[in-house]
Amino acid sequence: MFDTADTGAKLTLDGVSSGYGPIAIIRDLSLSIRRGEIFALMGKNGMGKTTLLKTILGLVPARAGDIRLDDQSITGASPKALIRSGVGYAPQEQPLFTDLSIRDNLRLAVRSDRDLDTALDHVFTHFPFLRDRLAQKAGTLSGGEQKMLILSRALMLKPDLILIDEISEGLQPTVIAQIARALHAERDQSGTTILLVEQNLNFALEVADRWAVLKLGEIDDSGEAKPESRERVLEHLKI
Ligand SMILES: Nc1ncnc2c1ncn2[C@@H]1O[C@H](COP(=O)(O)OP(=O)(O)OP(=O)(O)O)[C@@H](O)[C@H]1O
Repeated sequence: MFDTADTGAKLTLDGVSSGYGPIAIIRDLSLSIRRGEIFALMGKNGMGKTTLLKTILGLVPARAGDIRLDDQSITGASPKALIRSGVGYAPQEQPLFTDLSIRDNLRLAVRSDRDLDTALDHVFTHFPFLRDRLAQKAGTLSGGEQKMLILSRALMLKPDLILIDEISEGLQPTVIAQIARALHAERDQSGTTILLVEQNLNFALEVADRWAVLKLGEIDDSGEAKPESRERVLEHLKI
């Protein structure tokens, strides 16, 4: 069982700013996530949560500040280099190839057929239903099954750090519970660090160790994830 006590920082953001064209979205943001920690980033719509994940991944360039993975600066690194360094990403936008089979969607995440078998065995431990459905077209899966496939694809290479964007959106409680179990198992068995962007407060507080609320590109509040934190976070999410 992985113990998060006394572990160093897996991901560090130091005064990071980013945006689109002339528009500043992330503003001088600093954040440190410990190795093996599950961290939930919350906030109202349009506050910059997805932009922050994309900035970490190099999909949106950082205009200022430093982003570090362990002790290595990854500021300006390409998404491809980050994936090679053990970073996984489950994006919010539908990233599946709907006309391809489940197997082919998962095959895209690995380099060779040999790697595929090992990686498949790994994701089947979390989502056993995929084993019998490999030939099925991804587009014919239910919404919840598609989300589990998206997460599986991000887990294929056993990343050390995984960034997950609103995985629980639109899902029924049983599927959300299955995803929560998978995330805990991944962290407990492999020490994976998980950064979740979430709108679902109950899921976020149940699955995470710590949370932060993003407001207009800055961290507005943060704390330990406990049932007592609910009201405090809710205040930030009110319209
Ligand atoms: N490619 C882009 N070009 C210009 N502006 C963008 C682009 N992508 C996002 N934005 C703007 O950046 C701001 C932050 O968007 P972002 O998607 O990061 O927020 P969010 O907190 O993830 O929101 P949500 O919870 O609704 O997904 C929004 O005002 C959005 O319109």
